[in-house]
Amino acid sequence: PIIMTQSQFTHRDNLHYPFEERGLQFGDGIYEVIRIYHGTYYLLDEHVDRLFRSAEAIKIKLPFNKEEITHLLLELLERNKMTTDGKVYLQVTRGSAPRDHIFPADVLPNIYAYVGDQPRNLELLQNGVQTITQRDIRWEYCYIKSLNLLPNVLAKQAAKENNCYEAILHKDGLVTECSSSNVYLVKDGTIYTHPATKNILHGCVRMAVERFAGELNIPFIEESFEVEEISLADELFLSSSTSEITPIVKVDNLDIADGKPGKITRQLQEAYETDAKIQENN
Ligand SMILES: Cc1ncc(COP(=O)(O)O)c(CN[C@@H]2CONC2=O)c1O
Repeated sequence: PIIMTQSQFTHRDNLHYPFEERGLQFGDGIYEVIRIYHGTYYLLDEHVDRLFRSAEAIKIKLPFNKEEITHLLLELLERNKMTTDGKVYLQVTRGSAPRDHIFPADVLPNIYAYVGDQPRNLELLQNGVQTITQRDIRWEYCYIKSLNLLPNVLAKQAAKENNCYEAILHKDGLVTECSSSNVYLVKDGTIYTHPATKNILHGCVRMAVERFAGELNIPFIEESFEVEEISLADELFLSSSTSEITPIVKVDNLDIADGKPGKITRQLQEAYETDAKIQENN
């Protein structure tokens, strides 16, 4: 924590930094969480592409092009001598300026990125997780990976307080996604998930799941399902860069099918490990 000493309060011109930062004061920024396996990024291009889509959506002009940010991210791994499993948190805000809702003139965005360890959670991947359902109270533009995550935070905290891993969100009775992952229902050999509209984040792993389903000749239907249909599911699973493809075995304390991860979920997990070049034996 940064403590403002008495003197800093008295000298007004010191007040701007570091507190008057648009990400901190308005959530006026975007972010990406990029997975690393054995020191190598997974789905890096997809994350960089989305970063630019998010920036364009909130009118932040990024001070780099895709090649430049990709090079910087690769340099970040080298400088950290990253050889294990981890993740990079990358954040861009509209910058530091005296607090005012309108965009500050002539201010460059602030860019933050750091590497963190992120060992695979093999127990959860193997046995699945429990979830709750929660109303989706987020804004309309959930396809933007913005820093406005308070509704996501509150939903995930509610899950935690119910000894659950995630909260499955629903809007007007239709399941959208989870607080920090996409969600899928399997019925009669077909995968259903909310269409990539403004109402959900277009997950990078979600795109990979669609690709794997195609390769496995498993129908992948971008069609919303109702909360009530969850109890009739053969399988349920979620996906994100940190959760990979995680089976959901309980929702609101009710077992999904026999309460064990399903066959199609397992097939997708294997496809993910192959695609991400994950070798568990070393
Ligand atoms: C709301 C939401 N939906 C879906 C996803 C899945 O997107 P990816 O497949 O691109 O990861 C995320 C990722 N949330 C990141 C991943 O881990 N922590 C986060 O905040 C998310 O926050």
